Amino acid sequence: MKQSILSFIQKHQLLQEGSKIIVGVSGGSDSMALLHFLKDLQEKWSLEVIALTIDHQLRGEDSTADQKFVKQWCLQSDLKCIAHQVDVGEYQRQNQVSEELAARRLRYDIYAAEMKKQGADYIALGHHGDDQVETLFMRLTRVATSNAFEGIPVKRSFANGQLIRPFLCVNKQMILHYVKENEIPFREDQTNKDNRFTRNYYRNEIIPLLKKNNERLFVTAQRLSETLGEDEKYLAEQARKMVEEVIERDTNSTKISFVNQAFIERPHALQRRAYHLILNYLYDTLPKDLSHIHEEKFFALIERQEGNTYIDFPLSLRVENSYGKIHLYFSNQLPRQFAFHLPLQVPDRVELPDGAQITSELVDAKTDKISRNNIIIPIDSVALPLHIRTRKPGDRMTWDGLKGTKKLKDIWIDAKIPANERDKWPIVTDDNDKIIWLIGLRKAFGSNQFCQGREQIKLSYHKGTI
Ligand SMILES: Nc1ncnc2c1ncn2[C@@H]1O[C@H](COP(=O)(O)OP(=O)(O)OP(=O)(O)O)[C@@H](O)[C@H]1O
Repeated sequence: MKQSILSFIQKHQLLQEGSKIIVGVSGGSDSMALLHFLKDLQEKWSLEVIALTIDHQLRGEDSTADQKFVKQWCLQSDLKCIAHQVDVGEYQRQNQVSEELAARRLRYDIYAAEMKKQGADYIALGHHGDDQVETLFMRLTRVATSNAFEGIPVKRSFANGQLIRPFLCVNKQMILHYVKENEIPFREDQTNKDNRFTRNYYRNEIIPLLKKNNERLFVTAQRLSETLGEDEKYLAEQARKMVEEVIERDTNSTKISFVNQAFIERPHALQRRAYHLILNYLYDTLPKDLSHIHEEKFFALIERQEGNTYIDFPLSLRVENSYGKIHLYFSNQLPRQFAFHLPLQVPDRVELPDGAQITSELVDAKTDKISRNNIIIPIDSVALPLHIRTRKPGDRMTWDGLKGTKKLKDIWIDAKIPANERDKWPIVTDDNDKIIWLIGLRKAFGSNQFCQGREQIKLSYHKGTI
């Protein structure tokens, strides 16, 4: 066993000679074996080995006794031992998480803090090949993304150094043999037999059945984890490049847009990863109710090249397909961001938030050509002052020749205006909130209503430069 671990350490470059290494020790067979193994290597590799044991205070006297036992063994073995206690129950109450997750977070926080405090290069944990098998099979039944099968990593960056797991190349049986051979004492965690915990159920009921077919399942699982890990690393990098090439971000990073075609012409493997990268970018923390159904809806939506449709994701994240372009933005932030309401006197010059300007003046002769960007309003047909505002729910307007009124939303749809632009669109109303001009698209008054000698208001729209 010693030799296979040394080869594994070499293959993955897990340890440098002359380094400082903290070992997480629960008192169980795996971490006691790991501590013993590294202590044995100490002199030859000029290592400084430190044991770190954390009492989760979950099994009453038992867990306190585990810690005492580790401290005692370290004392006898001339090893430095750091002991901590954490209050898992209190953390659970404050953060509303499971006992397992609370214990893990607290443990890893201590690992990180001690790594920094001791100036250690590594934290080593006793996970082994059977843990890897269990993890892979547990994920197989629950997770539908391929990166889940990377399994438990052999090595990863952690705090100011690296987290390593040198025992992933051996199984429990080999560890128990090593422990016996070297007369290493250990404590048995009684909860390991309790099949109400999912991991224990897999360990005690499922995996033994699979092992009947392949005694060396732990080797297969470790290889699978490593090769999939390499594949995933490559694909993740390609997806990151794809995202950089395809998407546009707005300046304050709350909106992402891309052209459907540019996205869907990439391989599906990258599209799926790009989708997850985009969500990670937009959400501070991924919402719990985000599911594979959203993913399916997203991919159905981006296939459409026509029309203007959207789907809402959790926390008001809107995914909008607008005539061949996708926009992702938080719809609850839009009104605050874009809405405005400004009075317009006559004469006046008003600047809009996007830098566009509207001027108003009194005219009594047809001075220049009437275009999309100006309007003549008979003064006695409106209530003054005028207003310029963004849309409100249910806005409607009418014009010469139209029977009844038409929803502004339908005018925008007919003109193929993307929904997110409609929130910024300037609308001129009179003092009774009658819509006079949906700028650039519809006017309530036609130019034939101009009447020489009668007072008229001329409004002109000058596009912004922003
Ligand atoms: N209370 C603890 N204090 C410090 N490190 C811990 C503690 N509990 C677990 N670890 C570390 O995390 C590794 C994996 O823990 P896990 O609970 O999955 O396995 P375990 O069956 O408890 O392992 P062991 O046989 O060492 O007890 C352990 O081998 C050990 O390195």
